[in-house]
Amino acid sequence: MSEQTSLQTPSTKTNGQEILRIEGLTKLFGGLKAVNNFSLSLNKGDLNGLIGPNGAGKTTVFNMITGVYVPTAGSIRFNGQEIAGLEPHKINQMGIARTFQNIRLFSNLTVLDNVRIAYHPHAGYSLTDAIFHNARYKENERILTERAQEFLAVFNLQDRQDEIAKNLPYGEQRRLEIARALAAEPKLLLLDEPAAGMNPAETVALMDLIHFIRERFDLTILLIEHQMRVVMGICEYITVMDFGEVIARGTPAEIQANPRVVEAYLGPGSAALSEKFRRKRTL
Ligand SMILES: Nc1ncnc2c1ncn2[C@@H]1O[C@H](COP(=O)(O)OP(=O)(O)OP(=O)(O)O)[C@@H](O)[C@H]1O
Repeated sequence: MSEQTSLQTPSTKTNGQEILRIEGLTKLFGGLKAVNNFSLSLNKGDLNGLIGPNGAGKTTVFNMITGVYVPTAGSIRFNGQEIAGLEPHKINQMGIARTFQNIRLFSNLTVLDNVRIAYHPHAGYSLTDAIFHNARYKENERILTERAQEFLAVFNLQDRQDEIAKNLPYGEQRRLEIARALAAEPKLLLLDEPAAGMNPAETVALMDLIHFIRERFDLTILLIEHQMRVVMGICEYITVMDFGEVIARGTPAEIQANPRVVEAYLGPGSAALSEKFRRKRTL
């Protein structure tokens, strides 16, 4: 496959069902092209990575998929439906959830309440029920608490339910944030630098967790991550951005061997240099 062809949107794989298709996605901030003509195709069950140096445009892509930013141009189809420019809560209801670079929890609430709140849109009572704390309200609250507790057990956080969220170790806060994102029962999960700030043991546990939730919740996952160990260790396919554009796509092995990617991370001329060193070592 020529380089030009490989940088275009990968065509729908014949053995899978496409869940996300992005074409021509562009975002301008004043004169700055933060994202330019970005494309991506994900099939159900994919676990893909989106990488690139700082400022490459990765989070801006996530912000457009989740409705935080309205694209300047382009199309984002989720399960065949155009979602570009829809409100974030609408996109979330349709089945796309995310986590953030900086963990976002209700840090002064308990672990249980953090998940209960995430479940709340599913609570089946009206405002009047809530104001008067009637029987329907109480029954729904009981069910909500039970469901949240079951959910915490899946994430091995059941013993932490009464802890204040900000007092959890960092790795557990990240797990709680992912649990909150999944309470909305998404089909596509976007993880923005989930391993940032984690120690090596927490990072290994996170990699296991990502594999586990993909199976358990039947998810498709797109992951932004700077820790190459995580990206190369768990992603089956990777898209690389630099200066707002896709510069490479491929398997972890293909990406690691791609001179354009090496140059994007290490600067011009570095690919030739690293090839020279590689040859020397093999002589
Ligand atoms: N709201 C905004 N207004 C103006 N410029 C923005 C805005 N958001 C992002 N940018 C700019 O767009 C470019 C892409 O930023 P983005 O955060 O998407 O990069 P990134 O690849 O996620 O970087 P990092 O890995 O450092 O998080 C950067 O130059 C950034 O400064």
